[in-house]
Amino acid sequence: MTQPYLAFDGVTKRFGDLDVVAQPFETTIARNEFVVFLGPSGCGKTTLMRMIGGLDTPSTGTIRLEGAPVGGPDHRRGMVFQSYSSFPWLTVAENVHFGMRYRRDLTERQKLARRDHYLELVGLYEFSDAYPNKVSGGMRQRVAIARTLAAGSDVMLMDEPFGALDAQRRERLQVELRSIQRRDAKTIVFVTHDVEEAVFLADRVIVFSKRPARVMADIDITGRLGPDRPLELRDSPEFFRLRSDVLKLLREAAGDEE
Ligand SMILES: Nc1ncnc2c1ncn2[C@@H]1O[C@H](COP(=O)(O)OP(=O)(O)OP(=O)(O)O)[C@@H](O)[C@H]1O
Repeated sequence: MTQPYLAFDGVTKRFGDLDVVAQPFETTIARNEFVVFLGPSGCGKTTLMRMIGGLDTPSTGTIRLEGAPVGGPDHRRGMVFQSYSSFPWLTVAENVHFGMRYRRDLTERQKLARRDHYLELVGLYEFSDAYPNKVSGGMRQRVAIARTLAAGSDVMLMDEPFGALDAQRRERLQVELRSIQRRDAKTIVFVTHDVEEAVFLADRVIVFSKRPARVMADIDITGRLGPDRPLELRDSPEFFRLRSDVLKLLREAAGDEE
């Protein structure tokens, strides 16, 4: 593995009497790696993501980005969280545009082109002038996806971002996200409950146990599937094998749930 980019050093998390991550979580994520967190519902995946994003702090241990402990949210980490949504006083298009405010490398014209490209990709182009409180929750989630992709932060934290999308759009966004990550050298941490999505997108899948979360498996997907993910790959025997291996691990992880 290349030099650690994002590092978890003895991270635990406790809310009052509730241990969410009890066994110190230790792992490193390389620059330009796509890591997917899979695990039973309520095991602590969102909590880990919030801590990477600086929305919450570990009870013990440290999360480091390029060697420095992460502080509050900043523009290097783009987030698509259920709880981290759009600005109600800006239109859908303005929300996406606002995500690019730190991109000094882009001209205004390039920003507008990116804004429209990502609005089209998530199927919200016709809703450009609507205000977020006038569109559905699922659409607001898509605003957050478009904003994060347009912003193009170095690290993207995505907590079940495609959950509310129809199958076709979900597939299109999966292909696009994987190609953005490869082309623009992004580091992505992604949570999903969908094993097929996890295997298709990830370089590595980390399977967590039920709460308190501990690592049950850390699976090298790129070692078996390679880095390129054309849609046809989903029909390959290796993809099926990998999907069924991961599914088995996930069942074992959830199996001893009360
Ligand atoms: N701020 C908080 N205060 C108290 N308990 C919390 C807080 N945030 C999360 N929890 C609890 O921590 C546990 C882990 O929650 P978390 O949302 O991280 O799980 P998850 O793996 O993301 O679940 P899901 O897959 O269902 O989204 C849950 O039992 C949740 O109720």
